[in-house]
Amino acid sequence: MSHCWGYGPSDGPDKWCKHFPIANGPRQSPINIISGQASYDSALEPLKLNYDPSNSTDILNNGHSFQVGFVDDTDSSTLTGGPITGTYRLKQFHFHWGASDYRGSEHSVNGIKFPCELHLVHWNTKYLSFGEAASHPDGLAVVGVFLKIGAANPRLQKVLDALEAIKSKGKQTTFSNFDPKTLLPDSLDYWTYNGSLTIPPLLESVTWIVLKESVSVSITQMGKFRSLKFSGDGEAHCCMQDNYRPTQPLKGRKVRRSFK
Ligand SMILES: NS(=O)(=O)c1ccc(C(=O)N2CCN(Cc3ccccc3)C2)cc1
Ligand SMILES: [Zn+2]
Repeated sequence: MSHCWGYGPSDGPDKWCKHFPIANGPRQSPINIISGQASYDSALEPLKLNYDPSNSTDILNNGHSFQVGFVDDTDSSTLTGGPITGTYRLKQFHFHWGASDYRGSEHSVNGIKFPCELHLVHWNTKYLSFGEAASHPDGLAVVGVFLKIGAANPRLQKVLDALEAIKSKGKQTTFSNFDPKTLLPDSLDYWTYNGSLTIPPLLESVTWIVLKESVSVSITQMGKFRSLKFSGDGEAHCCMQDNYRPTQPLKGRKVRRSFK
């Protein structure tokens, strides 16, 4: 799993433009969401998330986060409604988090960062695969969920317990029968805007759907995220933390909200 990019001083987000010039493009993510400037759009539909737990396959430390993968060869785990048209299939979910509880999310709200952010990645079935969809402006849809320090979240525990087996880069283990819908808050109210992948190749193909309501995570549970390594076995230990991209310029984009 080789990457020419990372989150360190020599290969971090401010260096990504060297290999990925789109880093300075017109629709980059994440952004700071200024709630007072997000306009209510009554045409925005409710989100419809229909996931089949039997589609979850594995959990992988990919060297920049960890992700839970899903079988995406049928329409059994999909996102429809919301700001998107058509059907998008769930490919994976992953997180971004900080070294401290005061940073770690990719999006921020009125300048406020959260300690962690969950991303559920979906691709548009009008294209043949994630890879093809990722190169089209309407190819991907990512649902973002903020995690806020509070009571321990029992719904995170199965994911966090699995991290013991994937501490270092490249480690992977089976992860079956998991419904990511259990990770979502009660309200599916959202902000939405046109953006990009927040990791290289930073493709500008993502419809972002950021939920207004957060879910809880305890300080102890945050410690589990930070127990992962960016590094592989036999490499100098490098704790996996601060794996978030700073917010990017809006460049005239509008942020809409689904709620009054
Ligand atoms: N933080 S985020 O939500 O923006 C996000 C992060 C990672 C991914 C993801 O699954 N990949 C990013 C690129 N990668 C490799 C790839 C594959 C095909 C084409 C192009 C590139 C896969 C999607 C969304
Ligand atoms: Zn992400």
